[in-house]
Amino acid sequence: MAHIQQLLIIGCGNMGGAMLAGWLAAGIDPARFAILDPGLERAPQGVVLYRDVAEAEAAGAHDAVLLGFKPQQLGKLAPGLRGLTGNGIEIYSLLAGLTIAQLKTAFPSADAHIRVMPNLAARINKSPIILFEDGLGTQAKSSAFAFFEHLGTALWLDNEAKFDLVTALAGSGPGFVYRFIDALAEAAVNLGLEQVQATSLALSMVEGASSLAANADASPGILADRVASPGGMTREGLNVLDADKALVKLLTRTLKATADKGAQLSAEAD
Ligand SMILES: NC(=O)C1=CN([C@@H]2O[C@H](COP(=O)(O)OP(=O)(O)OC[C@H]3O[C@@H](n4cnc5c(N)ncnc54)[C@H](O)[C@@H]3O)[C@@H](O)[C@H]2O)C=CC1
Ligand SMILES: O=C(O)[C@@H]1CCC=N1
Repeated sequence: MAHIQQLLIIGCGNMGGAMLAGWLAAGIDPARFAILDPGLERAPQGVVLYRDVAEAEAAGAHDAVLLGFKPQQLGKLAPGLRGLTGNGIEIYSLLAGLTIAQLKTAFPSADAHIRVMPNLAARINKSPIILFEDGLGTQAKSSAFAFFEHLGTALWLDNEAKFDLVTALAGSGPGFVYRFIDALAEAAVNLGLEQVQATSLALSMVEGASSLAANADASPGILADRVASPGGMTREGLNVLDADKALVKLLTRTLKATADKGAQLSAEAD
């Protein structure tokens, strides 16, 4: 039987909503989705919205669940969700930091437990989707991969110990890129450009540069050198970023602080 015939999204806020929008934009039948989220006023057309657990249990229509609430809520919510997460159900979790072992403790009867790490670009089908599973058979694994691949580029991680680090890079990453764009614009304003022009130039520059890099025959490091014409302007700027590995050190600290918080969220959930 095909897998993920109906996905029940429990907690459909910023991230769950972006994924749902991405699947619908990819042409997947809205009837394959249902939402359980007391905070949501309406669902996209054709998607069922349950107000409470009892309504979702009565429908009993799903074969997979996507957990899209906050990691800090797992302990409190899990016991009430047991009727939705039993035998025959695959549990997909967006909960940053929370491990497969913790998901298995919270939902012991489910068929399979899968960690999923997307980012908000799922909305435009351009997110990396990192997956780590326990309990899926070969066929279910390839169905799951195809289902998440609609949202961008999926990959199976082979070592769960790396999950917090890939979360920092690929899940939190857009936050860092947006801060970079903002800082670039602010720097240009400090040096004399007008705010609107600085923001618009910073945004269009990053959009073009990242599209070019994504399709280039050379690594970003080599591309940076191609921008820096010998004896020209760009090298002077790169020298500032490269001095004493300033940017690499800053980003190493950034990713470490982010990944460490994943471990903390996990420890606090026990
Ligand atoms: N925002 C992002 O870019 C990313 C978030 N995540 C993960 O996604 C999850 C959600 O994060 P956000 O979407 O940012 O938060 P959010 O606050 O936008 O969404 C959480 C949703 O859960 C709902 N909710 C609260 N209590 C509920 C309950 N009892 N039953 C059902 N739904 C309930 C809220 O109404 C809300 O719509 C987190 O676990 C986070 O780690 C993962 C990757 C990226
Ligand atoms: O900030 C967070 O915890 C979530 C996980 C990755 C992106 N947002």
